[in-house]
Amino acid sequence: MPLPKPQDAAARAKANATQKASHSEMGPAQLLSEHMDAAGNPEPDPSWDKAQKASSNNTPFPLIPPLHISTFPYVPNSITQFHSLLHTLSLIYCMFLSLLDRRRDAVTTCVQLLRYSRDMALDPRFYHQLGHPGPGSISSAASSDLSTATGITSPSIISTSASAATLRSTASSPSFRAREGFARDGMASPSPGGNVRVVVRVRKFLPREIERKAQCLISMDPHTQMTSLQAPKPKPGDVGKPKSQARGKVLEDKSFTFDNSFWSHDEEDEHYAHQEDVYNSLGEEFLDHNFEGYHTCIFAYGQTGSGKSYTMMGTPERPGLIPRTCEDLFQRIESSPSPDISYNVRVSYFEVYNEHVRDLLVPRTDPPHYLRIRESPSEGPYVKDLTEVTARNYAELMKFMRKGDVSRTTASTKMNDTSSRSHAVFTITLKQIHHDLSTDETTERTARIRLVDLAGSERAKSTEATGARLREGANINKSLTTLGRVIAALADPKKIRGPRKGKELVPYRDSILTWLLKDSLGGNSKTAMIACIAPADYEETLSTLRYADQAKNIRTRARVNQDQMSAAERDQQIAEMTETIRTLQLSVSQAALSQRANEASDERLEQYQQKVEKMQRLMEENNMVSECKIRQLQTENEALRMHLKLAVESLKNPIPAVTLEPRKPSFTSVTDDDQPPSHDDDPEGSPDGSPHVTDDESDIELWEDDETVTDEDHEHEAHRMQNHMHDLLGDLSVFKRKLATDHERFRPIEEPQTRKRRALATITSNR
Ligand SMILES: Nc1ncnc2c1ncn2[C@@H]1O[C@H](COP(=O)(O)OP(=O)(O)OP(=O)(O)O)[C@@H](O)[C@H]1O
Repeated sequence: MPLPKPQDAAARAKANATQKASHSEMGPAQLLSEHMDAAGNPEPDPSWDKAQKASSNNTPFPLIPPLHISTFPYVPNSITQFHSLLHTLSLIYCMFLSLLDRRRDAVTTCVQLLRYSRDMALDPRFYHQLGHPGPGSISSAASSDLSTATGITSPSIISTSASAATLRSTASSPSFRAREGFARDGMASPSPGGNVRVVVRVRKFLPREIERKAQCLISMDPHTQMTSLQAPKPKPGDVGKPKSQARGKVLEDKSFTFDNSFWSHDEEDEHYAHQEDVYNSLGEEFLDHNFEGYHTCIFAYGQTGSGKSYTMMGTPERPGLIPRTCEDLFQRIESSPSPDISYNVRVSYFEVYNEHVRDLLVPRTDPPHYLRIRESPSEGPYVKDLTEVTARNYAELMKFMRKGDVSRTTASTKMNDTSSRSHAVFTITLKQIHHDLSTDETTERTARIRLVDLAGSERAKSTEATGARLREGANINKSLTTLGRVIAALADPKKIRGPRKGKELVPYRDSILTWLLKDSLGGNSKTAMIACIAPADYEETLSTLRYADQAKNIRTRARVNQDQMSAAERDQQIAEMTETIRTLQLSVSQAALSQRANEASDERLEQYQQKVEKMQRLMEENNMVSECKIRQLQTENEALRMHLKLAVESLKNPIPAVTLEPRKPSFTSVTDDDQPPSHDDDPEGSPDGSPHVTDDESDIELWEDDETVTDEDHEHEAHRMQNHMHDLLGDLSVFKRKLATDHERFRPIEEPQTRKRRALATITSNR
């Protein structure tokens, strides 16, 4: 049975709330009297004292007393009255200072007075005191537009988001603290070296443990924050043996003291540590550090199924440390009273799976896209090309967190239905930019909030993993073993530096996880470890508690990450940036010009190519026509050659003239001769009206004609044909010449065509 805890966070929260409530329930008169001394004079305001001290140290903060409503002789009952009062006051003050010839101071002070009036007018506590609903809804609309455009959130004009209010938090107004930090001396607080904060949380029994009637081996003392681990009862087989020798191993009770021991085993117990309690005692303080400008890291460590993801992420109904930090962060930003500070929140989320880094804010790819790790001299190891997005409000931040969660590699094992198979690192970068009007100085603070949900150590025997699960488990164990060695080395100051000067003995580089967490584990960071333990696993729990106990000795060297810039430096930086932008613009426009020129020449080249193609087609067509003509001419030429040859041969060997004997008329002919045929006897006659000629008659005529063809006629005919041939050969040579000219003209355009035409010319010349 656990012992009661003295510092019950819930009780503290309750006390705070009661105090706040009692204050808000006071009437104006009560508030007034609260700030009066016995004589009825206004009590000195401690915050004003602080401001006075700050002003004497030449701080950037206002030199005028804060105008608390209760310090006035009467309480205005409307905003208009309050505004007019402040305006009148500022004017009087301005006139007074002008009289003293301090015009510049007067203007500055008036500006600050008016800003105070605006701050107070926008401060919900002020409206609460006046019983007025306040202008939240109006300003939020305007501010969301502004912040959407810039990604920078100016708190004084942003109303608290409704979703944020759903989670309980006892966070005090950290923006005031942050402002004090800025105000202290214009610089952040000195950087205290600090030990890693170690807390332990034990979870409740899971159904499988209830089923096997597991025994709770953990007890916690809330007074001393001690966690005790009892040795398990001996198994039936071990009865008779001493308790310490059960199963052949030395099992004994162990006790460790931590910064906090969270008892989350039995919800009925009055000391049960809820998610809220864990956040209130750890997360809230770490967020304070972030607003002060420190890098922080909280990581959950423990065996598989011990409650790491539950503590870090939680469930929608019971949000864990990460969503609560996100919620509180924006609540603080949105309720920050100073208009001089602008905030910028960026987020990244990655996992280390099987010794590879994967961006969780980009969709999964197949094959997976792994990122590389680089190291910068100022920032240490970092993930190259990791997505980092700006979150303008709590809802956006949660959207990114859920997106990454969905993308994270989980699987079901025997020990945990949704076992994380990777180490997940959720990083928020908070930038605060404070501009002081009076000194015209800009101060920039950057804090990195690293929230790490490690994969759990596991025994293959317990998880009964095989295949991919087994390989994952081996990689998880390997990186956790390296983490253990890093913790051991860091916890032992002698080991941090080796015998040889400067030689680092901390094995950060032995795993991706420790390499990436180098700064958080032993460098510029305030770090906390949440050791999650299961209530019934002696060996695993003992190992976790030993690691945690060792981690207590690690000292980190956290420092405020702040840059201060005077107006002159800022102007110089702006001038340099302007010059860089100008150079970049110039090179961009030159690149655009050359790109345009390239495009134009590409276009011209394309047109030229089109022209060439067109000409090629034309040439091919012409070739085809020419070939056709040549073939025709060749045929004709051949025919003429043959004709000529025959004609010449016939001239050379003329056929001797044949003397024809007049044929004797036949019997029938004689009778017919005597009586020439009458045309009248043939009534039909020939169609053209010519007289009928008998075969015998035509024969006689033919032979008579042959007799009339003389040698002279043959000569004449041969001459005529020779002339015709000459003409044809003349035409052929003209055509050849024309082809040759074409060939010369088109030779440079297309080589294959040239070759074709050359072949063609050869053919024609051969002919
Ligand atoms: N404090 C708690 N209260 C109630 N339930 C819890 C608590 N801690 C853990 N659980 C439950 O225990 C189970 C295992 O927890 P969780 O998944 O967080 O383990 P884990 O350490 O992240 O495991 P792994 O390393 O395998 O990812 C879950 O069902 C979770 O809801």
